[in-house]
Amino acid sequence: MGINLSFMSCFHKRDLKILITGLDAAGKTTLLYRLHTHQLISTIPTIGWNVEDIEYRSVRMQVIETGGSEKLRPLICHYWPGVDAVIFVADSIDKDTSRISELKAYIMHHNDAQELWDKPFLIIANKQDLPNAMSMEEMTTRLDLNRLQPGHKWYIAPVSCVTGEGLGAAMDWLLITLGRIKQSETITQPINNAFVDMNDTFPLDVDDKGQQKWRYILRGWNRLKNVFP
Ligand SMILES: Nc1nc2c(ncn2[C@@H]2O[C@H](COP(=O)(O)OP(=O)(O)OP(=O)(O)O)[C@@H](O)[C@H]2O)c(=O)[nH]1
Ligand SMILES: [Mg+2]
Repeated sequence: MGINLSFMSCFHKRDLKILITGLDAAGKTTLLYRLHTHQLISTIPTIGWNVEDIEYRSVRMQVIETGGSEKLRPLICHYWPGVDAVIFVADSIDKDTSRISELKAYIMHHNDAQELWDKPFLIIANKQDLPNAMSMEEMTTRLDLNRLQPGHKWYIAPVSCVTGEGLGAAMDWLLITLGRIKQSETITQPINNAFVDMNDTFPLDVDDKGQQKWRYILRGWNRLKNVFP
């Protein structure tokens, strides 16, 4: 019986599958690799997707991040099956009306998807380190977030993926909402410094070709692992 119970708990504690998406240049890849490496990396526009295994507060997640270019966005529905939650990365300084409309339509497209009807939506209001970043109130109104279906629990979090500030609180909301951690744990066990510390970052203009090359090799390896688990 004991063996059976622990066998069942393997299923209960299965890894989460999280989808990170949004428009181009919002900071999705920066977010994925900050969660994965706890560091700021230099990025190039994503062609296709990136996938990494991430552990946060002892919860293991497979995190898939998709390129946000206009050409790639129609493919997003292929990533929906089996997803436990969606993280939208929004650029808080991109105030252009047509870009806001594009993002709103993109979020509403997910809102209407059968596969996602009861999944939590975390909206990361990214680039809050920059002056003139929109407030949560302005973004909520302009993105019409109050129109999301009642099935979706949602939260908009002020974050800087450059400094890591706000990221811990945003991830805590997601894991509490998914029932993987308790609110009390977030108080008694403070988050890893990597999510709030500015010292583990390097300047954005550093173009470390060597590091980039290794990242591609690792990325290729991770994709292979995904195809042949
Ligand atoms: N100031 C600031 N810049 C950021 C932040 N997050 C990302 N960036 C920068 O925004 C740019 C785009 O970041 P990416 O992570 O490549 O964006 P993406 O959403 O993956 O873009 P695509 O792959 O084209 O869909 C890069 O220059 C990042 O360094 C942030 O919190 N603050
Ligand atoms: Mg990217």
